[in-house]
Amino acid sequence: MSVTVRVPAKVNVQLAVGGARPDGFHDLANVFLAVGLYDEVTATPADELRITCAGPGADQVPLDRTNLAARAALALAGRHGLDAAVHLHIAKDIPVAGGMAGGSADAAGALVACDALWGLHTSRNELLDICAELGSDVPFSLVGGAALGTGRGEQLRPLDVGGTFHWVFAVADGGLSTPAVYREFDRLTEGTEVPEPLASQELLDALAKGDATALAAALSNDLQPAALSLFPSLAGTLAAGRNAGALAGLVSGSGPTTAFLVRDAESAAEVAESLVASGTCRTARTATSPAPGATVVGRVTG
Ligand SMILES: C[C@](O)(CO)[C@H](O)COP(=O)(O)OP(=O)(O)OC[C@H]1O[C@@H](n2ccc(N)nc2=O)[C@H](O)[C@@H]1O
Ligand SMILES: Nc1ncnc2c1ncn2[C@@H]1O[C@H](COP(=O)(O)OP(=O)(O)OP(=O)(O)O)[C@@H](O)[C@H]1O
Repeated sequence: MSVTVRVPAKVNVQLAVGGARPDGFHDLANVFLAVGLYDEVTATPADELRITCAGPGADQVPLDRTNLAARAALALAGRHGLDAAVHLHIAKDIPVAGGMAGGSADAAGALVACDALWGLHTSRNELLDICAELGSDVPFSLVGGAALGTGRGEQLRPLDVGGTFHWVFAVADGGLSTPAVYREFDRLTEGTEVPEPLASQELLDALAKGDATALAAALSNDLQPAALSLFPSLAGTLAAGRNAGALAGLVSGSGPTTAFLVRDAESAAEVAESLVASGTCRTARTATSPAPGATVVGRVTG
């Protein structure tokens, strides 16, 4: 028996960041949108917990118990007094360390796959609690679609999306560490009054209407200056995407992937080609949103 779960990447169409909290995290108004780039996690019974990973960037993914998918399986097994005797295979397509929540996707995928494999029928709320313990982005990887994340991003309110949005993602050469980007945000804002993070009503309306032009005008990421400070060549990538005809571009989450909102599929193909030709990124991917959250896509019995 094995179970395969497909989980989407995310882009933050708004990431409003407040000041550092006593626990080191930052309060956010984090508008998540799931995009149709997916990792797949397959869970198969095994003698002991084992992780394998294939696909672009797989060599940068840890295969020990620090892997977020392994931590998810251990957390679920622990709650039910089980041994996490499972082989988790990750088919990676989400850029690693790219600010698109690839590790979080694998954690949500492993949870759903192990829950089905072990026949646990864990409630949605309990799964969301485990997700929040694993990381701030993990609950959204479970639910997908679009949502406003508050607190450290783990408290979700689903959002309406009234149409399909087209994106191009420029994948950078190298990664950025999320804690390092938040530290750089703290350094850059030191001595200033950081306002309370609030979701933009214009942005929520644009999402609800499926209005790409209005969404393009409202995109914002408070971590962008920090990501640009640590990875200055991203300014060139942003300029190349905008010159190629994108409606708007921004750093995805903590970066270094940059996301470009475009008019339609044809424009996406053109902008992706121009970005690659500009030499300002390693590769470019096109995708649409919204996308569903963690979903069982295969079950093999026997
Ligand atoms: C940048 C985003 O991807 C936007 O969605 C997230 O805020 C990061 O989410 P994540 O990778 O799941 O982050 P976590 O694993 O929860 O935390 C990693 C580290 O990022 C920083 N962190 C994360 C979330 C948050 N609201 N404030 C923070 O300061 C902290 O230094 C934390 O130790
Ligand atoms: N299953 C996993 N897939 C990818 N990276 C993982 C995984 N488990 C642990 N990691 C570690 O986490 C680091 C961040 O990887 P990830 O791809 O999740 O970054 P990210 O997309 O920038 O995350 P986020 O957008 O949630 O901040 C990697 O460098 C890797 O060492």
